[in-house]
Amino acid sequence: KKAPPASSSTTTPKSYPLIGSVFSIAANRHRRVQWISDVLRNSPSATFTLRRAFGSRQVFTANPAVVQHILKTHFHNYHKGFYLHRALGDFLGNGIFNADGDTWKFQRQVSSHEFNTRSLRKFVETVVDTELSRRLAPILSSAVGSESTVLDFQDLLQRFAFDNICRIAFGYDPEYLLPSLPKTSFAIAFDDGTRISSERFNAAIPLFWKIKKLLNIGSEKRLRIAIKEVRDLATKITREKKQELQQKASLDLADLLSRFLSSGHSDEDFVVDIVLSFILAGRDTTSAALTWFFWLLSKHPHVENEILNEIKEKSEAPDYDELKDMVYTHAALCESMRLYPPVPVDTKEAVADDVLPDGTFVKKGTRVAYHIYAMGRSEKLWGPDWAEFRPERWLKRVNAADNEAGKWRFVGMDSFTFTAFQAGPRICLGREMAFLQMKKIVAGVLRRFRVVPAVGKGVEPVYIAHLTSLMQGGFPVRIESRCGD
Ligand code: HEM
Repeated sequence: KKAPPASSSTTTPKSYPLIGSVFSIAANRHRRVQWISDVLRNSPSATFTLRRAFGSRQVFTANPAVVQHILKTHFHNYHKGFYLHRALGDFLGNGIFNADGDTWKFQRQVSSHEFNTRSLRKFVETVVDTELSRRLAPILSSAVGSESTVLDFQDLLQRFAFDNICRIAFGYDPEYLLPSLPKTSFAIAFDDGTRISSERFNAAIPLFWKIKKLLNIGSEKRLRIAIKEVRDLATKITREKKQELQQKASLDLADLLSRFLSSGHSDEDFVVDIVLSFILAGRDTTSAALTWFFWLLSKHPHVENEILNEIKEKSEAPDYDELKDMVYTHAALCESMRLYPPVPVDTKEAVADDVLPDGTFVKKGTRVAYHIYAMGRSEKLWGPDWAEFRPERWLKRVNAADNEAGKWRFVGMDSFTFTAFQAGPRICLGREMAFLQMKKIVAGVLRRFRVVPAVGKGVEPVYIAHLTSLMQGGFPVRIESRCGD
């Protein structure tokens, strides 16, 4: 059978003098991620250069050799850079997400202690456990059996993650996941800050937002208000924490804010920058991953059953070690993030001229992005069944000679091919924490409840992305009890 002709939207976009591919960028602005992914699928080395207005260029890649080059072997040449700093700087300042060089290294070093085994154990067995048993489970319980109660599961997961990460970042509980589903102004302002900053970064013509900023109108006015709201609260908490630390005889470094304040950094703005970056990192990532995960489970009962079997082998409130041992669930989460990555695209900027392993020339100052979404959907990387949700591709049965014969063993994929958590020296710091939190939620929810999508038959949710991905319009579900199964 002849392959269908590639439509104009899947080939390298047309470019014109001065304005570059502005028309194609504008035409695909609502499906940016999917569009670039299609173009990459049709480019021979899985790398192509998008021409933006006024001579600006951006390289996209889904090629693991190129990813290894920018994230590891030539790490020194690929920074966060000017474009990202300009777009996110007003909101995030010099926090780890927006920092390079020594200030990045310092933040990475100090915060890495927050992710040691002792802290992670405490996090999952107390912070996550409490949020689950006292907040999420009661909300789900009260929706059981009611045909008329439709919950937005995405919203609940976002609220869960927001409470959790605020506790980790500055020991503060915003109480966002309450039965009344409050309109917490800090959370809403944080959302505005993230969304408008990311729109700046992806703008076809950045001049427009700069003019709006200058005139303090429209989205830029909203951004200014959101930033003030977020930073005012973070500064207030920082001051209180400072006082608390001064009064305490022994230091309990229970959160990142305490850690940084105790490391001798008392510059309020800088400490606030750090905390805000962490909230951004931990807020919408795990909730995005779980939203798509529960959607996929609803369509793949055999995977749900395998996970249930694994959960039933563990205690009712699985501890750190039991969670680590949930290999099938781990594989299913990886498989879900392969198809629906929480961060779909990640961009660096070249410090000096360079040539990528596939021969693409990169001029100093050019943005180079590895396309996580495209990589997860590449036939070259995952084989002809790439579109199937199949956790088993991450697993092997332990062979008969072993005393654990018949059990699953997780087989990881190299981090330049499965890039959901980035790779190299800046690989996600919260990776392990994220898996523990997600497995704890999966175990807690599935053991007691069935999450049933309340969408019409054949309706596929739409994947959209700001800095992190979202299910467009939320994830409406009904909740059924599993008791008696
Ligand atoms: C499923 C969940 C998660 C995914 C898929 C994920 C993915 C990523 C990705 C792609 C990056 C690179 C971003 C960039 O450099 O622009 C990153 C960085 C980072 N992540 Fe995560 N993340 C997750 C959860 C978390 C959590 C829960 C935390 C913290 C509690 C966290 C903390 C960080 C930090 C601090 C960085 C910056 C590391 C650095 O620049 O050195 N992440 N993550």
